[in-house]
Amino acid sequence: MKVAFLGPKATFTDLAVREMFPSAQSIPYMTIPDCLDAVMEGEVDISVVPLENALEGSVNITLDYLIHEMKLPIIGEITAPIKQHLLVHPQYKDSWEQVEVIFSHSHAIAQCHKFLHSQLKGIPCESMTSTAAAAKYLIEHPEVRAAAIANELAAKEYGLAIAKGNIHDFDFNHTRFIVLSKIYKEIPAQSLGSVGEKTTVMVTLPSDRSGALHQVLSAFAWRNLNLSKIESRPMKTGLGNYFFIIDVEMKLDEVLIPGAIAELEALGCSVVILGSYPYFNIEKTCP
Ligand SMILES: O=C(O)C(=O)C[C@]1(C(=O)O)C=C[C@@H](O)C=C1
Repeated sequence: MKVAFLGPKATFTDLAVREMFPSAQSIPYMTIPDCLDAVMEGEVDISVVPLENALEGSVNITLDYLIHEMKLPIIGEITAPIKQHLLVHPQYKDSWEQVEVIFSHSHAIAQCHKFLHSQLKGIPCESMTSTAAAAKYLIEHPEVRAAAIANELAAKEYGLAIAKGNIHDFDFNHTRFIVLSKIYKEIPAQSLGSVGEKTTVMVTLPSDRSGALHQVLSAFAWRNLNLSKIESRPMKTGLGNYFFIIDVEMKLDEVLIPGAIAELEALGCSVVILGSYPYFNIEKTCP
């Protein structure tokens, strides 16, 4: 089985894949859209991409690609703890406070704002395609006096020193990753026990109808369907046009969820099921 992940080696997505698919052949791709193309085009069987971080919110590029560019079913979700460290080339370990630039993934930079503001105030931060891409850049460019925000595995993989550990601003820093596949309907054998099941739907409201969102929510509420997430994203058709992504804490059944969907359609909403899948938690991701 081939699994695409946001690379290079030692990103947080790589760590999630190692936990979830320990015996798969994992293949790094440079960007999230590249990971999604790889599974669409059949280069890989499965793709794992980040969807949401507890401190920074949704990874919009993942959501937008799933909605606007390609229709790929979600077959699973994995939540992993995220520990960010400040890495430097070993030659700068004792002088890390003099770095001139900090590289990382934009989400990782955002997760460490308080640290950066208090300890490295005024030092520019530059966004890279992933945390591990930033770490790799450092070892390949020892002449640049730079730091990377990345994980412990990236420090080991690229031979960097950890100048400051655990620099994320809040202890509870977790990211949810989704598993996408055209060929598997369920997650192929893996060692983790699932925590629960959920169904994700995308709902577009009829335009200009008062109380539409209230009616959508009541279709779930009176059926006692628990919603664990509701988020709006622009439809990209005009200012003020949004759709909603809703997570229902239940596997797709034959009665309740189809009943709610039929009710929404009767209200003039359009509804697409993005997936009904198990979710998993990993407690520890760094060796
Ligand atoms: O850059 C990485 O290491 C990733 O796996 C991406 C990513 C993200 O997109 O949110 C994943 C987890 C962390 O929240 C930071 C970055």
